[in-house]
Amino acid sequence: MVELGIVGKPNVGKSTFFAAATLQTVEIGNYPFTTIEANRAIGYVRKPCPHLDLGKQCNPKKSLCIEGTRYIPVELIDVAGLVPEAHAGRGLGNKFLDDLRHADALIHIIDVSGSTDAEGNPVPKGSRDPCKDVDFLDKEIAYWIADIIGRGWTRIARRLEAEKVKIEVAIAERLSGLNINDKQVHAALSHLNLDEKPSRWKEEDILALSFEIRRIAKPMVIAANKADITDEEYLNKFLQRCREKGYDVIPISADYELALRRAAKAGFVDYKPGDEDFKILKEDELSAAQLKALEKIREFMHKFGGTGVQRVIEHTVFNVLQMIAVYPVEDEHKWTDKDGNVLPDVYLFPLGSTALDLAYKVHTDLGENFIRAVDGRSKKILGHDYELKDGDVIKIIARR
Ligand SMILES: Nc1nc2c(ncn2[C@@H]2O[C@H](COP(=O)(O)OP(=O)(O)OP(=O)(O)O)[C@@H](O)[C@H]2O)c(=O)[nH]1
Repeated sequence: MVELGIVGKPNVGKSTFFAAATLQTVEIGNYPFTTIEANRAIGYVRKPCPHLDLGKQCNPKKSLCIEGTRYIPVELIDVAGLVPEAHAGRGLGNKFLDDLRHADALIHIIDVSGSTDAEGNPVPKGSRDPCKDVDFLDKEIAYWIADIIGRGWTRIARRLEAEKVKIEVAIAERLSGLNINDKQVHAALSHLNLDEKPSRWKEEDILALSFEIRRIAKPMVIAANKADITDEEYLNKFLQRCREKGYDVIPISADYELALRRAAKAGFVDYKPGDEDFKILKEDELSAAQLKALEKIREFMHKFGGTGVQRVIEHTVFNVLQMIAVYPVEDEHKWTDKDGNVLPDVYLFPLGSTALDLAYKVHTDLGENFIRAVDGRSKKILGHDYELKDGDVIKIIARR
């Protein structure tokens, strides 16, 4: 499953975001669609369900379909314990490292209203420049990576040169605890112009490489939280500065999303995560203050096209990680499994994955004994190297 790390300094709204994104407003069969552990829970991303093309209702097993929209689970990890200078031993512990290792990407929650200082203590609104918080996380992780790569570097690099070991392989090995591979290190190296002899790299070279590795291996999206209490001009300036620095940034209100999901769960409003608006269902059971609060939320949603929480998750999965949704079936005509369930499964894959990758994901046996695949729409035969497309319905044929 795709795993997203929710990070940020204390008091910016991490827990609120996490609670909002993983609070389910609908029952989801027997699948544990809720909290897995204290800091891990399931959220989801949406796609139009292919059952619309088939004209027959689907029976999803580990995802959900509401009115033609498929909700595909992704795992969210609430990563706590980040404070400035954490890499120097003040905060980043094994727990953080473990969470970071699992994360395919990071959602960095920022208090854009500027009402929390560097350590997360409350300060008057607007007195903390939120841009500083963006840089701080980037630096913390890069310094952490640089520390791992740089330990005893010159001696190790000389040995690698003598033994003609590929540098990206050696660095990836050092970073295997963070689940960073040689392809990612290679990509980072290709963006920099470092001395061809790694033994001549200076501390700043290793740091530059570490920033690049973080950008590639642990991409980060900025969630500009508390946008609901932020002055518009201040917010726009922040968004612009982030974008100038090359960050993806989305304004959100985790508070509003949580309020709406709770109201939906209690049956007061008709709201599905990601909707740009909601409908009040039991107006006479709500107080004047509650109705006023809902109208404030609606105003925000009209301005920003929703609360932003679902958008930030989907942007991370679909645009940054470039994931596509693929539906394996056993019957390419009826799009069913062996029990007759229509489109029961859906998997997220990085763009560029192949039919063989799908086979292995369904079952190792299917991968090892792969013969060919069949496109459920065109019924065309596909080879092992067929590049999967978003929304593909695929049957895998394997030796028995
Ligand atoms: N106005 C506003 N307040 C928010 C929003 N999200 C969170 N808050 C408030 O910010 C405070 C901190 O929120 P938390 O979710 O506890 O923050 P956290 O980052 O998890 O904090 P730690 O648990 O200390 O790491 C709470 O008072 C929230 O109600 C938001 O979108 N808008």
